[in-house]
Amino acid sequence: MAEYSTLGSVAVLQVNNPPVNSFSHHVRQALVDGLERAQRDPAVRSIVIMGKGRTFPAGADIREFGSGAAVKMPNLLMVLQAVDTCQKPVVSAIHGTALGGGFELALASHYRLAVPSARMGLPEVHLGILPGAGGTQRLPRVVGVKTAIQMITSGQHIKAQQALSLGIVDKIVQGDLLKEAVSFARSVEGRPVEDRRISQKTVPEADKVDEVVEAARKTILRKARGAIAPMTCVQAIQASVLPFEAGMAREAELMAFLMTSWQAPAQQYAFFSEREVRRWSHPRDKRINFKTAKPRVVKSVGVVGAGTMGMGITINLLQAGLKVVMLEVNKKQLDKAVNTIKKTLSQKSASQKMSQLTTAMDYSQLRDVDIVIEAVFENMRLKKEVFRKLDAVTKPQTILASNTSGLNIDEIAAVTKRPDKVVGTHFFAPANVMRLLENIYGRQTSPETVATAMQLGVTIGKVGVLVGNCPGFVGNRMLGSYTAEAVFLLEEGAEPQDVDRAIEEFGFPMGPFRMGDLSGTDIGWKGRIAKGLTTEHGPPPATPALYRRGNRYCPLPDMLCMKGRLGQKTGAGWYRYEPGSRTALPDPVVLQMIQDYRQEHGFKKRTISSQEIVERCLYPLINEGFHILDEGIAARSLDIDVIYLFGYGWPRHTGGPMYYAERVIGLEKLLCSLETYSARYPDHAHLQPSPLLRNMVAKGGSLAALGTDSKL
Ligand SMILES: CCCCCCCC/C=C\C/C=C/C(=O)SCCNC(=O)CCNC(=O)[C@H](O)C(C)(C)COP(=O)(O)OP(=O)(O)OC[C@H]1O[C@@H](n2cnc3c(N)ncnc32)[C@H](O)[C@@H]1OP(=O)(O)O
Repeated sequence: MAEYSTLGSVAVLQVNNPPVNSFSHHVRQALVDGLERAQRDPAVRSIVIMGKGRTFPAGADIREFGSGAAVKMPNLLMVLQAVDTCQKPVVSAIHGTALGGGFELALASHYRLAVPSARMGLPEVHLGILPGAGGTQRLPRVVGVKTAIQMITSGQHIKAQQALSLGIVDKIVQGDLLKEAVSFARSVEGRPVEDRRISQKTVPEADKVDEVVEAARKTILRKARGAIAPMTCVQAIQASVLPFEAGMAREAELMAFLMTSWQAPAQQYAFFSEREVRRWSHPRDKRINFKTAKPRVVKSVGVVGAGTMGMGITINLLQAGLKVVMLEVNKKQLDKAVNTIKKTLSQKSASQKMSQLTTAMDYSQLRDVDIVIEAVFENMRLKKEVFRKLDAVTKPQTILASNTSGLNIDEIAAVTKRPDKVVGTHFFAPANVMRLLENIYGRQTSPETVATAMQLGVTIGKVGVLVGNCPGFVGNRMLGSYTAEAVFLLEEGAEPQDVDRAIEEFGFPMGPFRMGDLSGTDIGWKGRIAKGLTTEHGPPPATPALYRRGNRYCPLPDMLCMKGRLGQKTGAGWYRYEPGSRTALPDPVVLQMIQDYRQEHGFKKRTISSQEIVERCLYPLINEGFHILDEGIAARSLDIDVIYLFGYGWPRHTGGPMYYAERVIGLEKLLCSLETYSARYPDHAHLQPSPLLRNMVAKGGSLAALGTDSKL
């Protein structure tokens, strides 16, 4: 609702709809009623609109989208029209975050005040829509088309000070916002409101709009990676040169197009899923859930290993204000890491944050920390050795976490006397940038340990997802099917750049081969050597070239590594790289290697369509997701989606792999395609449809209903 009160001649409308004061239907109704009341009352000479509690309205109520409630009268457009055309001056007084419809309300007001900490922006693009309550028409009239395009297509929030410099807010006020706003409102009483209406202004440099749009188009399309909202926002902004009503009509038309597209619900699902993962639970052990399990307080963290991961994790922890003891037995590596950490931390706070860092070469220095995150090389023997030492030196309550990307947490826990305090915390590189934290419970991990790992994720600004223990956990296990099929495609005729192009056109930032070169082709190779699938010199003795343990196997990635082509770091991998450049260039040497291989093993080269490449790579990945759900490794399909959205670059406008499977491809079609492909390639195990998928198609039912995410 919006609470109505008067302070002398000023009517104050305070939106009260926790947690973020979104414009649910009852709020819109209350605002329209309040404005009418203020207009009618001759004693009222000005109006202040603000938010109660933590924020100015943060936008439309996203939960109303798709239910029809968003368009129930009065809709947001009518509220803003009432504000704009009000005969008495309307002042928006902003604190917290004025976002989306909230910011549009402020733009429809005649004056805007903000506290210094306020932020504002139009993030609708992240929800697959556009600022459809006049945002695409009013903002360019204030800041110009170029800045409006930048703000609206990025969805970025700006700070009050920047809003002041851009002419968006009229004044930054210190102290009590209500008092300041009321005093400001009194000062403008009686002044004409006509020339304060942004809707009646014209766009600056209107004649250059087409030029500006043309200049922005290429970058926007590249960044959009298949999302339709960004360019549609631009089309709406382009219409701001028209008379206001005509521009609004164009905005409404484009908004309707986006609202009814398949991408908008996918992105709104992604928005809520990102928040829903905070309500985690173990699918079977009722003690392990966010409601009842209590975390331990973590003030200090030990990090073992100062390689790329250990360093990134340390930066992340320091940035969050935690004390860190970083242990590295190699002095040179330790010094190098400290230098990099210093450089990476922002200038402003570097010295304060660095004072929280202690370096160590001796395990005993970890004795007092609350949790240790092991980030040594991905090798079970080495990890066990580290955990034995940690178990011996740390206080009994210390939680021991492993940043393994797929090794068995139970096996690691078994070398300690505290398996209940062992947990997996799988960070993604670069660890100080990537938002995902995949937390893994073992058979004996206690509720308190799980809760502590999940809470640590919150403290350091991660999106934490809780999963069970299996080789590769959720993310890398699903990725295994994807990369396996990608190399099978090379056998049949595709070239690395064909596969990468198709996957990038689908919306991934990088295809599997460019990604392999970036992370290092030897990572997977060492893993396969450790598993005995290959050796540094080729297949293990008496092993057929194309099979391992009865499963089809493609040795091309091993052959690449045996040539010393370990990716960007060696200047050559699946592609070649000019010195100092990261641009992947197709390499005749690799293409010849693949061609020779095809010939040697009797593969006949054929042309493979982009559609087949996408289906062959992504459908097995999704299929693995069904196995994972079936086994209870992920509690809900949204957990898998969030892992892929935040850790693997899965395009957000498709909602994530499981959402995409169900709502975009359709489970029946997915099953049918997998059946077709598995009939063609009977020895590609990951193409065999999962029993859960078969069952769901046979019996009906939705993925959401499998877990607890049914409210989405
Ligand atoms: C066909 C033509 C139709 C024409 C008629 C329609 C006319 C015009 C219609 C629309 C135009 C305007 C559109 C919009 O405004 S879309 C919304 C734009 N706003 C946003 O995208 C903001 C989203 N929220 C955030 O970014 C953050 O929540 C935050 C910065 C506001 C606060 O962050 P934080 O403190 O970290 O809190 P949480 O993110 O955890 O959020 C808390 C809680 O609140 C829920 N929530 C947040 N925002 C919304 C919202 N806009 N609607 C509904 N619910 C929201 C969030 O889900 C959390 O819930 P919880 O998990 O249950 O705690």
